[in-house]
Amino acid sequence: MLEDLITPERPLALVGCGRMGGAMLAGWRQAGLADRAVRVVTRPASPGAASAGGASSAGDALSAGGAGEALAGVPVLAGAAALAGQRPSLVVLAVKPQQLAGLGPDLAAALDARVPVISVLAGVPLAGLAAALGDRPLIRAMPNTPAAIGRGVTSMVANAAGAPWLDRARTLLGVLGSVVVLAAEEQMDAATALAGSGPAYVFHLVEALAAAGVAEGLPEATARALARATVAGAGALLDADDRDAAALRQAVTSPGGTTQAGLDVLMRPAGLTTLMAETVHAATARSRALGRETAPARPSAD
Ligand SMILES: NC(=O)C1=CN([C@@H]2O[C@H](COP(=O)(O)OP(=O)(O)OC[C@H]3O[C@@H](n4cnc5c(N)ncnc54)[C@H](O)[C@@H]3O)[C@@H](O)[C@H]2O)C=CC1
Ligand SMILES: O=C(O)[C@@H]1CCC=N1
Repeated sequence: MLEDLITPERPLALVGCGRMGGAMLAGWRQAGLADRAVRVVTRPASPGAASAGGASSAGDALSAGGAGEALAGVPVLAGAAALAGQRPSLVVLAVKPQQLAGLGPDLAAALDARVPVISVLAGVPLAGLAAALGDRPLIRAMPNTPAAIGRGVTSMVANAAGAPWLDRARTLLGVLGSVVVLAAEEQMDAATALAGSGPAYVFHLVEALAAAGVAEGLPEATARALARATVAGAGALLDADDRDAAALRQAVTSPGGTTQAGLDVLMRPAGLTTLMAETVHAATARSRALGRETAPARPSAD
């Protein structure tokens, strides 16, 4: 139960509330998490800006990419240092990978070493998180944006100190959809490429379907509406029907019919399977590169 894990006295701290953090917060709130059991941590107030003082209320303190006014009422702290004294039960870190180095020292100093941090940063390994945040229970997680409606999927893996927290992380992240515990951290880059980025591939499929419909003579608005409803409906059917994707595809495909003619193109040797393999390969490689690019500098030999 979420209420056993997070209370107003031992709140959930969400550090970074942009597109992914905002989606997660929306999912938790939809599941009944009380606003007062959350602290959203935004960037530190810039010099000269009105002092944020203690916890204020959300609004345009949240990034333009976040859920903005929809989250009004959630206590907001400006800067990770403001978490000192807030006694979070756990922290979810959802800033950009490149922003970790800047906030790491403030966050580490503000938190008791026993407080676990769940990071959703693409590419940043557990070792990099430990270097930035100190030795503590750490969980590296990769959610996706359907979390906003409780329909996401999150992969996760923990360091040794974080392993006892995996069940509680499953409770927290399970509210946002399904959860997969990976057998090894090495799998996280591929999980990121497939499922973290995956919604974007599907949304692009909608764009491509609509454009193809326009090319075949449909008015743009009609093509967009048809493409959107088709992908949403196919996703809902996939969810509601136990058959696997291949069986559902075959159920659409009449021998000698229109679908077969289309699939003959899509499934040709250099078709979608090849393109998707290249797509996920590129995203996996980028996840690995992000890990290298954001690694703390090694001390020089001299
Ligand atoms: N967007 C997505 O679909 C997914 C993103 N992720 C990961 O989530 C993380 C965030 O990505 P997005 O939400 O897309 O980026 P974003 O740019 O929308 O959100 C980042 C947020 O962090 C805030 N921030 C920056 N510095 C801060 C600081 N020092 N203290 C507190 N807040 C600070 C920014 O103001 C912004 O609101 C990334 O590490 C990304 O790899 C993971 C899965 C999916
Ligand atoms: O594009 C990105 O790097 C992030 C990670 C997965 C989805 N969005």
